[in-house]
Amino acid sequence: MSERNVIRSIMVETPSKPGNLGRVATAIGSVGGDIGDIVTVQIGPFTTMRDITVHCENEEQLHAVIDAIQGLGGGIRVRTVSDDVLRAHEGGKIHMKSKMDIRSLADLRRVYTPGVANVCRVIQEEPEKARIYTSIGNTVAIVTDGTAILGLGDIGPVAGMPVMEGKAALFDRFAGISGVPILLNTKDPDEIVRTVKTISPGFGGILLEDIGSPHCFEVEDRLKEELDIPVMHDDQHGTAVVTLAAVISACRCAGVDLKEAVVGQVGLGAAGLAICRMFLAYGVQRVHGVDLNEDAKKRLAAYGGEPLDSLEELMQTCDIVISTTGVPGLIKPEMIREGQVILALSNPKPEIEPEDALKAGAGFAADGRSVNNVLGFPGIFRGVLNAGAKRITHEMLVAAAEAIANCTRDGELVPHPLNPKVHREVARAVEEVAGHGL
Ligand SMILES: NC(=O)c1ccc[n+]([C@@H]2O[C@H](COP(=O)([O-])OP(=O)(O)OC[C@H]3O[C@@H](n4cnc5c(N)ncnc54)[C@H](O)[C@@H]3O)[C@@H](O)[C@H]2O)c1
Ligand SMILES: O=C(O)C[C@H](O)C(=O)O
Ligand SMILES: [Mg+2]
Repeated sequence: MSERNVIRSIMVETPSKPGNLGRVATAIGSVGGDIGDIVTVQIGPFTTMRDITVHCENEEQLHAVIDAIQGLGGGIRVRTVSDDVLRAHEGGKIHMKSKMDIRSLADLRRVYTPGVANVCRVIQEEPEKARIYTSIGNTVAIVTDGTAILGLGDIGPVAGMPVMEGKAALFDRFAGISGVPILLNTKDPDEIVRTVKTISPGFGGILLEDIGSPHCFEVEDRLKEELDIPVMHDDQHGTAVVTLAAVISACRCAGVDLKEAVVGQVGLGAAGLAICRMFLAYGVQRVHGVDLNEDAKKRLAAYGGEPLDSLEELMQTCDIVISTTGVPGLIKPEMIREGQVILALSNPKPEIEPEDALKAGAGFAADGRSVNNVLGFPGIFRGVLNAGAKRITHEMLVAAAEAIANCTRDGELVPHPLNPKVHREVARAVEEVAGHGL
C-alpha cells in the first residue's frame, strides 16, 4: 500500500438507524480512504456521532472522502475534521515527574531541605556516588542544533523539538532512560562543543540528533574525545547499526555472503557516511557511494570506499543499495535491478516506496519507518549506562546490529520496534562487550 501520511479524525453524524455506518464506510472506501479506529462518541434517540480515523494519501483524497460522506444525504453529515497527530502533540509529549510522593512534612524534609543537604555532602566527598543518589546515571541529553531534522533540512531546533520529544518518549518506553531534549541556538561547532561540555555533568550520556553534515563529524569526534561519558550521533551510528542488521538479515535469507556483496550508498551525509564506514569496518570489500557534494565523496574515499559518478551507475553496479538523501522519489522503478536489496531510509518519505521497488524486481525492500534507528539507540544507551562505560565503541555497535538481526523473524529484515525483546537483547549485547572493556 502506498504511503498514507494524511491522517484525520472525521466526526460523522448519522441517523440512529442500522446500516448507516456501513454506508459511511463504503463511501470512504470508494474514494480510496483507509479507515483506522472508529469511536462511537454519542448514541442519541435520533442521531449517533462517531469519530472515524481516516488515512489518506494526500489532501485531495481527504477532500474526496469528506465529499463522499456529505454526498450520502439522508441526514448523514460531517461535523468536524481534525488532525489527530497534531492534536496528540498539544502540550508536548513528555513531562518530568517526581518519583517520590510528597504528602507530609516528613516527606518534604526527606526529598528537599534539610534532608537533601546531607546527600549533597556525600556526593561532594565521593563524586562517583552521584550515580547512586541522583538520576544523572540514567539521564541522556538529546542534543540538536536543528540543522538536519529528518529529511526536512535546516528548520531550526525549536521546529525540531517534536522529533526530540519523540526520541525522549522512545528512550523512556524502550529502555527506561530519561531523555532530556537540549535545543541549541547555534550551528557553530565550537559553540556546540563548549555548550554540551558545560551541561554534561547533569547527564550519563549524550545523544546527538539531527545535526547536519559535515559539522556533525567534528562535533561528535571532539565530544567523544573531551568527555568521559558516552556520546553518540544517532543519525550516524544508530542508523548504521540498524542498516547493518537489516542487510545481515537480507543476506541470511538470500544465502549471500555480505562481505562479498557490492554495497552502494546514495547520500554521504551523516547517516550515509556512517553506514559506509560500518560496512567497511565489518569487512565488506566493495562499498560505493554517490553524493551531489564532492567533499562528501572525498570523505568516503578517505575511509576506503569508492565514490561513483552517478546514481544510475551505482544502481547498475550494486547488489545492496541504501539511500539517505532526504529526497523523496529519487530512485525510479526503472533503475532497480532484479533481486537487488533496496533500503530507502529517508524520513518522512523514502527515495522509493518499498512496494514500488518490489514491483520493479527488488529482492528485498524497506523504508525508514521500519529500518529506523529506534531499534538501536535505546538499547545501546541502556547497555553502556548499565556497564558504566565511558565510550561507545565499534565492537559494541556491531554487537547491537547482530542482536537486532538475531531477533528478526525469517523473511523479515528487522524486528518490530514494539517487541521488547529487541531492546533488551541490544542492551544485553552492548553491556556484555562494554563489560569486557572495563
Ligand atoms: N531510517 C533512519 O533511521 C534514518 C536515520 C538517520 C537519517 N535518516 C534519513 O536520512 C536522510 C539524511 O539524513 P542525514 O542526517 O544523513 O542528513 P545529511 O544532510 O547529513 O545528509 C544528506 C546527504 O544527502 C546528499 N544528497 C542530497 N540530495 C542528493 C541527491 N539527489 N543525490 C545524492 N546525494 C544527495 C547531501 O549532499 C548530503 O550529503 C534524512 O531524510 C533522514 O530522515 C533516516
Ligand atoms: O527520527 C527518525 O525517525 C529516524 C532518524 O533519526 C531520522 O532523522 O530520520
Ligand atoms: Mg534523526
